[in-house]
Amino acid sequence: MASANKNSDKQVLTMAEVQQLSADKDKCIMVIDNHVYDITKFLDEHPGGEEVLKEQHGKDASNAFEDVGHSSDAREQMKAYEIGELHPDDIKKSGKKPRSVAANPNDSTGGAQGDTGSSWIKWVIPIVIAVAAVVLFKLLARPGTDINRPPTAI
Ligand code: HEM
Repeated sequence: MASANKNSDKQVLTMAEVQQLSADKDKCIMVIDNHVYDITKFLDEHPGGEEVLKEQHGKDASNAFEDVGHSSDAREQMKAYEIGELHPDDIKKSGKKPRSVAANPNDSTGGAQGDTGSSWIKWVIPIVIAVAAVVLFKLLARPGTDINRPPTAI
């Protein structure tokens, strides 16, 4: 825990460089969400055991990490072991962006490309609800249904 890397030490590493670093079998280095982690010192502490981590040595463990559904505590903890970010060329190959590569504030070419992925859901859901409401109303308002019958005098 004590030897956590500071942000200033972070480097941009290609996947090939990650694999070179991983030649040292005593270490445990992996990529998660386009960030490179050296979690050698965390092996003993990992609540999920060290074997699962060793299996990911030198690999992109993003899917394995997400599959477990790690808590926000775990995500906070892992920051201490980050040694760098994946090189943009390798990020393109995996089709993902690092969490911290946010829109450049000086870049006026349109910042929020990061969350366009599922933004259509935001407007499709209200439209589906509106269409369903109209269909339901039409069905209920059909001649012969109660809603259409004038109130009968007693
Ligand atoms: C730096 C990376 C990682 C950190 C800091 C981390 C941390 C943690 C923590 C704190 C937990 C306890 C449960 C929770 O709070 O979510 C946990 C559980 C676990 N982790 Fe990790 N983990 C890391 C990477 C991984 C990877 C790459 C894998 C899979 C290959 C993995 C597999 C598991 C498993 C199987 C459990 C046990 C889940 C359970 O018993 O319900 N972890 N991890």
